[in-house]
Parts: sequence; structure tokens; C-alpha cells
Amino acid sequence: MDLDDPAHSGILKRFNQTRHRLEKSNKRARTHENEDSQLPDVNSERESASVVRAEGIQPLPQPEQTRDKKHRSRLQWIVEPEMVSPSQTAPFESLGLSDHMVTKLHDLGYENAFAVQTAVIPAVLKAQSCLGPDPLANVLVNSYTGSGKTLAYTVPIVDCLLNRRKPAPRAVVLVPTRPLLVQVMQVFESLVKGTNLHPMALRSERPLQKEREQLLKNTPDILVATPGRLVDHLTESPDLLKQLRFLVVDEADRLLGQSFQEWASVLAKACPVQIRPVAINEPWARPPQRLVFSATLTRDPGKLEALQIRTVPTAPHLFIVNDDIGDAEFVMPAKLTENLVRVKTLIAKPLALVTLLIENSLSDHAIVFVRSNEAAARLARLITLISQNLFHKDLVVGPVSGEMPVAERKRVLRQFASGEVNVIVCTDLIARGIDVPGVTAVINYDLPVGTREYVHRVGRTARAGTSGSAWTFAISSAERQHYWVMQNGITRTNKIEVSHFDVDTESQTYKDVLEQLGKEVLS
Ligand SMILES: Nc1ncnc2c1ncn2[C@@H]1O[C@H](COP(=O)(O)OP(=O)(O)OP(=O)(O)O)[C@@H](O)[C@H]1O
Repeated sequence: MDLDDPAHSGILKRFNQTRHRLEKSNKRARTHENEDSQLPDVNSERESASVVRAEGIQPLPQPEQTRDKKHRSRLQWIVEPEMVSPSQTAPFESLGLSDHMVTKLHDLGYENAFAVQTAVIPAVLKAQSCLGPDPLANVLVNSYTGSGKTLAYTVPIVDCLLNRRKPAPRAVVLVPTRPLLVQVMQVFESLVKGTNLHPMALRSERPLQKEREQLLKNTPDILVATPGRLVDHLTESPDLLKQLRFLVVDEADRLLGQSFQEWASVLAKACPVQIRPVAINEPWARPPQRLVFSATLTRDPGKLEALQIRTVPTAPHLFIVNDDIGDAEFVMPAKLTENLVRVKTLIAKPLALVTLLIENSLSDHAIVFVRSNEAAARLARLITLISQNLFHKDLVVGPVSGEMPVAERKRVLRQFASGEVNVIVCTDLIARGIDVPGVTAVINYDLPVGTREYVHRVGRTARAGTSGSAWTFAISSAERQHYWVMQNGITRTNKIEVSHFDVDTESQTYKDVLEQLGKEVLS
């Protein structure tokens, strides 16, 4: 209460007057031990009633404040998240996993758990070990790009489901894009090898009916899907998820930004709800444990509400992998260096890009982001032409965009991962979640639309503790301003470097190259 506020000081004054009168009247009652004298003084009661209704010697009822307190305690997990230092690594043996899983992880080359895994794996295992119908503590995670969030949920899920007892999907993992779906599926497949667990990806490129038949026949334990495809199946088979134990929402802020087919409410209706048995032999059920991940997780309770994160009676865990919460919402990988590249004109941009790639030895394994499918195709061709004609180098460049056939896109990504393709030019389709080890640089040829997109794009490099660099082109003061605005709310180890790029756009060879591209586009 603000005592300087005239309204509040008036309330306080009236409260003190009333309390004073009540104290006087109670004292009188105790002194005389006379039943009549215990009644409050009629005059003073009238007086106090005209002021405010008093209820014993209690503070005056303050409904707003009570509600606010309750509200606050329900949101305590958001207000005071559990901070996890990025340096907090531990052997997988120490996290409560089965011997089978620890051996499997070692076989796959994972020795120690990354920070996010040391926090999330024990929290999930502990919640899942609770028997009975009590709701499980949900887990929400904000951890920087490339920090190992995928293993943080796939490992405990597989470990918990190892003793397969029910032929029904018990885990659903939602992801925003098909490339990410393929990647998560590969991680599950590597973890379940040698067990009787069966993961399945729901793919929108397949006929729905055929996939449904497969779903009924194979009874997968784990489903990996995009929300739209899952909704299609739930419409046909509303009981599909009745045995669900885990609901993972990866890249949650992105998915929550999509209201496609009202997926969150359809999914909420399809999940088991709390059923507390009245007698010991009665059936019970509890909602699946929600595991929610992103490098840019929203902490807006209003937005998270769609996921039905239970806050009572078990408060969720909100893990933030960062040394210092400060004011920053997001954190950059420690070994990422960032550069703002000032280029004078639009026409200089392609040449500046190729010069940057070649002169800074970035051309081996780089990702260039542009804003449209068309720009991806055009710039990929232009990089090839410029590198051949002006630098006498044969860079292998491939576009990756949403309009390409899925098989073709997969091929380019596979070749990029194996090193056959040096540079990919892509849209935001692969800005999130995609993990290609060894990417040396990310170049924002076109500016991303906002902070979140920036964080995810540049996070395709400097992953899993490795080094990498990010370069963002800006040709006007408006673009530079946008760049600096995007940096608000990001915490980083390395200072951003600003460089100027002057290239000769007047050379005849460059003009010829641009003309050739123009002709190719028109033909
Ligand atoms: N404990 C570990 N030891 C060694 N490598 C690991 C470990 N955990 C994960 N990795 C590797 O780190 C890389 C990044 O992991 P992952 O893709 O899960 O990151 P992420 O946090 O989900 O990133 P993003 O936010 O970009 O989706 C992967 O190549 C993965 O194999």
C-alpha cells in the first residue's frame, strides 16, 4: 500500500480509528465481565459502520491484495526460476539413469552431461518415479542454442519407457518444422536401438489414411510430429493419446505463436485428465508431464497457459541456463563471435558476401540466411558465379527453402552435413533447432525480423561448446538501428565487432556476372 496515496492514507486513518474504538470496547467488556457491557458502544458502532465494517481486531479485509498474493505465489516459479550455470556438467552416471542408458550414451560418444541435461534429466526422472495419481511437476527450459536440449528430453523419456507395458503412444514430441522432426527422430532412433521401444514420425507428406493404418498396426511408444499433422490424427482417433505420459513442446515459443487448427486446445482435450480414485481398486489417471523447451522461451504466463502448465499443487520447474539472470532474456553461446557488417549499397552486397566468405576462410561450412525462397535460389546461383568468375574458386552452393521438394531439400542438407556442399543459402525454415556439426559461420545476408529469429539463426554455429562466428549485413542506418534494437535483451560473452566492407562494384566482370544472373532469371 502506498501511504503517500491520499486514498490509502484515508483507509489507514479510518482503520486506526476503528481499531482504537474496538480495543476500548473490548477492554471495557473484560473489566466489567458484564454481558451487556461486551456489546460495542452503540454510538461508536454506528460511527464505525458509517466508516467501514470492522471484523474484530484484524486488519481490514483487502480483497485485491489477497488475490494478488495468491496470484504471486502461483507465479513464483516464473518470478524465481532455477538458474543453471552453463559450466555445470556431470557424468551421466550421476543423474539417476539406468545402467543400460548410461552405456548407450557412452557408446554414442556422450561422456558427460551438459548443463541443461544435468538439471532436466533428474527432474524428469524424479517426477516420473512418483506413483499414484498426483500431478507431476512440469519442466520448462530456456537454454541457449546448441546447449543439448534434445538429449535433455529424449534420454529421460526413453529411460522411463524402457520397461514397455502399454501398447500405446506414451510420449509425444511436437516440433515446428519437418527438418527438425527428422532430426529429433534420428536422436530417438539412436537411443532406442536394441530395445523394444518404437518411435514414429508423423509426416504430412504421406497420405493420412495410410499413416493411420500404420499407427494402429505398429502402436508406437513415441510420436514425433508437427502440430497440424497430430491434430489431423486426433480428429480421426480422439483416443490416441489416452495413455500419454510425456508431452514435449520443442521450440515452444514458435509453436505457441501458431494457432494452426487450434492445436493446443485440441491436444489438451486429447490428453488424459486427472482422475483421483475414490477406492483403492478404482482407475486413476493423471495428465502427461509437460516438457517445454526453447532457446528463447517466453515467460509470459498468458502465452504458456495454452499448454496447461499446472502450477498447483506441484509447481513446475523453470530452468534457465545462464550464469546471471540480470535483465537479459536470452543468452548467446560463449564461443560465438558476432559482427555487424556495414555495406554501402544494395548492389555491393553479393560481392561483399563472397569476399567475406573467401577472405575470412568461412566458405567451407557456412549458412547464409535470406528472407525469401526466391532470394535463396537467386543468391545461391550468384555466389557460384561470383566465386568462379572473380575469385576463380569453385564453391559448391545449395539453396534450402520451403518451396523445394522435400527430397531435394533433404539431399542438400545431407550434402552440406557431409561437406560436399560448402555453403547453403536458406530461409528461416532451418533457423531453429537444426544441428549440423562444424558450421563455421552464419551470415545474415538479410536481417532477421526480430531478436528471437536472430538468436536462433546465429545459433546454428558455435554449438556444443565449439567456436563459430555470425555476420549480419546492414546497408542503411535504418537497418543498423534495427540490428541494435534486436540486441536488447541478449547477454553475451564477446563484444559485437563492427566492420565496413568496401568492394569494387564497377569492375566489368562483376557487371557481367549480374547481367548473366538477370538473363537466367528471365529465361
Ligand atoms: N552431453 C553431450 N556431450 C557431447 N555432445 C552433446 C551432448 N549433448 C548434446 N550434444 C551435442 O550438442 C549438439 C547440440 O545439441 P542440440 O541440438 O540438442 O542443441 P539444442 O540446445 O537443442 O539447440 P537449439 O536451441 O539450436 O535447438 C548436438 O550435436 C548434440 O549431439
